[in-house]
Amino acid sequence: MKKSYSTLVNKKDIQSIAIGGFDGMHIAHQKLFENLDENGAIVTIESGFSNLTPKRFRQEYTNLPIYYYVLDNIKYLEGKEFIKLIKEEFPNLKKIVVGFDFCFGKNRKYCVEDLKELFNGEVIVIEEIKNNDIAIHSRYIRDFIKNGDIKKANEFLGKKYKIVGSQIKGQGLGKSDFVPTINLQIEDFLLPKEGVYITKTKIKNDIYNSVTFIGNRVSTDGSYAVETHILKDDIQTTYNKVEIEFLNRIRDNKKFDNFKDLKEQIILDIKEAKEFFN
Ligand SMILES: Cc1cc2nc3c(=O)[nH]c(=O)nc-3n(C[C@H](O)[C@H](O)[C@H](O)COP(=O)(O)O)c2cc1C
Ligand SMILES: Nc1ncnc2c1ncn2[C@@H]1O[C@H](COP(=O)(O)OP(=O)(O)O)[C@@H](O)[C@H]1O
Repeated sequence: MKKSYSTLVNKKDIQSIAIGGFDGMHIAHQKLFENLDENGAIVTIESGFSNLTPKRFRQEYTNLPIYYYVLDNIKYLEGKEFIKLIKEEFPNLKKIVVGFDFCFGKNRKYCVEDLKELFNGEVIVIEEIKNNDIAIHSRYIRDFIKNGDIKKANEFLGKKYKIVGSQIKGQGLGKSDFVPTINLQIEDFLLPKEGVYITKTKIKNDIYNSVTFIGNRVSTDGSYAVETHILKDDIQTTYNKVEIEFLNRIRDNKKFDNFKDLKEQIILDIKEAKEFFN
């Protein structure tokens, strides 16, 4: 992960900013960033609900410094007060880039026209960016992920959807009765719909092809699990940080009456994943 270097850049050097929530750092967000110059920065207004790219992962998706502001602290500001704050923070600001639907301040009553009026610099307003006639917004991407439509989510994100977690102890059944898996504890990230996915798993600097199961282990202990099986290597050690990148969905979660049938299905899932990678 790239270091968050917003603290290393002097705010006095910033001449252009893009403002928004930026959960997802998706295609439309990136289009906004393209309108910033080399002294540009991203101003993120944190609502506390970002679960596509939680705050600590956001810097991975841009070379520009990111500055975070808490929505609760600024949402009561009148338009003039908001601009005053921005000007105080970035005294040499010349340009603000926002999307067509950007609104701010008390009751979100100030929008792009007010911004143009209140800010004595350039305001660039980006028209709605779409993918095949569907607008690109974080909320739609969340819906795709919740419905297991990983391909659509990735298309709108402009990258593979990724979750990051740490390894936890499983039931101890995988290795003996099925296939070995890395069980994961995931915090902050939105989890895709229950089911089996073709994934890539990154551990330290190695990236492995994998299949990942998400859901209640209805055929064994019934508990909720996120577990990934590396297709090639039998990974033995415990890792603090494991990244799962989602590529495609294989099937729904299913209850099997016996371990033999579940194992047969897992072997089929692995075969399908291997074919995908070949
Ligand atoms: C590719 C794959 C597919 C799976 N599919 C299902 C499933 O459809 N239903 C289910 O109850 N458990 C499923 N599981 C989870 C297994 O029940 C789980 O791996 C097993 O209980 C071992 O758990 P452990 O790693 O905690 O020991 C799947 C696991 C893998 C790796
Ligand atoms: N599809 C889009 N087209 C143009 N601008 C957008 C689009 N989506 C978001 N923006 C702009 O990007 C910034 C961040 O918006 P945000 O509300 O965080 O995105 P989203 O709508 O995806 O949740 C705002 O200035 C917003 O107006």
